[in-house]
Amino acid sequence: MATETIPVIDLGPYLAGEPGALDRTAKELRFALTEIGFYFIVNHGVPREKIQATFAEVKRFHAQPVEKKLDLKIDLHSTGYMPMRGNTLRTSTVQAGTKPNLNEAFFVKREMAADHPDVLANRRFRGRNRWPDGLPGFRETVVDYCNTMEALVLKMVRLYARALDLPATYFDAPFEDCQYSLRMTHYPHQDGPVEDEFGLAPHTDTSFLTLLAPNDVPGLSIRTQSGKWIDAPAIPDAYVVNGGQMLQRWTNDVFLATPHRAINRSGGERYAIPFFADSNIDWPVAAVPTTVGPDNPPKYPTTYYSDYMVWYQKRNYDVLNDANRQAAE
Ligand SMILES: O=C(O)CCC(=O)C(=O)O
Ligand SMILES: [Fe+2]
Repeated sequence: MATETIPVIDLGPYLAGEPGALDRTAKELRFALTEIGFYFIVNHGVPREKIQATFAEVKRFHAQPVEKKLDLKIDLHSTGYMPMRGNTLRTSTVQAGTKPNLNEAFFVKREMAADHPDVLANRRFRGRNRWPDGLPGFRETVVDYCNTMEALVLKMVRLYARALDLPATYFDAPFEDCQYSLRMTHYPHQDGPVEDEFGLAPHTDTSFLTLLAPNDVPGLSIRTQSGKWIDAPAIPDAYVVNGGQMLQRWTNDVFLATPHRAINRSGGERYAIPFFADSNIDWPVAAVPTTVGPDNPPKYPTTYYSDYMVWYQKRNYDVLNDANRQAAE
């Protein structure tokens, strides 16, 4: 039977370049991603102050009046502000017909120069971030956090390569100018018995990997392979990491995309800052060679990030659908 415990992986030795650590750590990673689809990382090298500073800015952002936040309403690039109850997870294979999610979130992607060809072409998911005015320091802190996360992802993909019995540098090229999104979420406290109203309804992520910063306020639960929901324990300074639908496509379902959900019953506010990382927007995502064979044909057609996200968002983002409708009118 698969494990019911989220493993803790110590990245210290690998990040320090200790001999043998890459393969040793990759083995632990393979266990985590085949057995439960979630793991913690400790000694990841991200300074606690950077995480705290980012949480503080997210809190400051959401403390603004809603009209101010709506000035930055989420656009077709999926950057900007998504108001409370702005989405329902209709693609969820986990739970059907849930109420809209009780959270509000602000999304940014990689900072793009005004004269970047993708920006000039108004290429979807390659737009410029919109930033709040009147919050000095917000942008610098958030951009710095994204840069730190990206650097960590680039180190971690070598572990993914080895965990799949591939050369360590296998994912280096696909993750050049990788596509990412930082979601800065506010969950108000929820009282009472919750039937089908969640802070964030059961879902799997779309990402290759998601890095969820250590959170002082609990609220995340995951569904193990046995179908049981377990609360993610709070481990000081540990990131929670999981795989999503793109990881399943890359690995022909060898690695899991585990359902999870969030409910804030803490009595106070809860914030979360998941960083969703994917390969380069142009990379054809197909099962890596070690996950296919004569008895193991690819389960998915080659997938492109943009096509996939367009489909996904049409299904899930009510606000965006309003924007779509308006654009179409
Ligand atoms: O709030 C959390 O802890 C989890 C957030 C999450 O799963 C998501 O944003 O996809
Ligand atoms: Fe998630």
